[in-house]
Amino acid sequence: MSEWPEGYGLRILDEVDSTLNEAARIAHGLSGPEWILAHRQTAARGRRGRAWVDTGGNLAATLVLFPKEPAGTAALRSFVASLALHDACKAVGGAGCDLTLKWPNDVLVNGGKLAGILLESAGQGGSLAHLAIGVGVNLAAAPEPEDVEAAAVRPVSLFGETGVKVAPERFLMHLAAAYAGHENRFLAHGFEPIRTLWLARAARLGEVVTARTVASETVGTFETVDPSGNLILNTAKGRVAIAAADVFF
Ligand SMILES: O=C(O)CCCC[C@@H]1SC[C@@H]2NC(=O)N[C@@H]21
Repeated sequence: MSEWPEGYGLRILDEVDSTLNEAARIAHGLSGPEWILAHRQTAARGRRGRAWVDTGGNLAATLVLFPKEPAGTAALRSFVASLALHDACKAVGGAGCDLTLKWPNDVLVNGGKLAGILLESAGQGGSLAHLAIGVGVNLAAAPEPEDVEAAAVRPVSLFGETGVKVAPERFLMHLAAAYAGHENRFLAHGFEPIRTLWLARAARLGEVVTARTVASETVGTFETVDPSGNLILNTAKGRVAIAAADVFF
């Protein structure tokens, strides 16, 4: 069993609107990194303004950090967090659990979406007052397919895919320990080792994917993730770097 990492605080709430909102409310009073776990969120949100369906029994948590790097570098922690999620899911789900990472930071199990990450921050002029990494993992149950976008990867749960039952607190022990390890790697050696580990776990690397934003759609072969975290696609018009999009397979 993983040990709680030194230097990280923890608060556990029965119910909150969103652990990301709670992070914004309490960040100014914190003196170091803090995990916030909620058993129920009444207004959980996902990427790109979508709602995040909170069915209960799942992990809903936010890590508040105080990065010293410029905002763009600090945001690479979405990859740090997705690696940590991958490790925690592997530790809990066992060897039969086929885990991959979908750019920018979803965790897939057996090809279905198990977990998502949403980064939010506060600060001015390119430096951050705090960074909040919101993490949702479908431990017990996944939303119904009709509750997510039609073309989205099908949502799955850890229990549904592996039969493993794990309480959010126990899962967070694994996640917090894994996160601390990858955070130390990121602080000591920068993004490169994180990028290498992430690519080794990437879904659909070398395959044709579609990256969609509200304004555009790019189809190309998923070549790599560059040192800035961009998705690199080889398209009919050449190599394209994409900073933000939804990827469809
Ligand atoms: O769209 C995604 O894939 C990201 C989902 C992030 C959900 C988590 S649950 C804990 C935290 N609080 C929120 O309101 N959202 C994040």
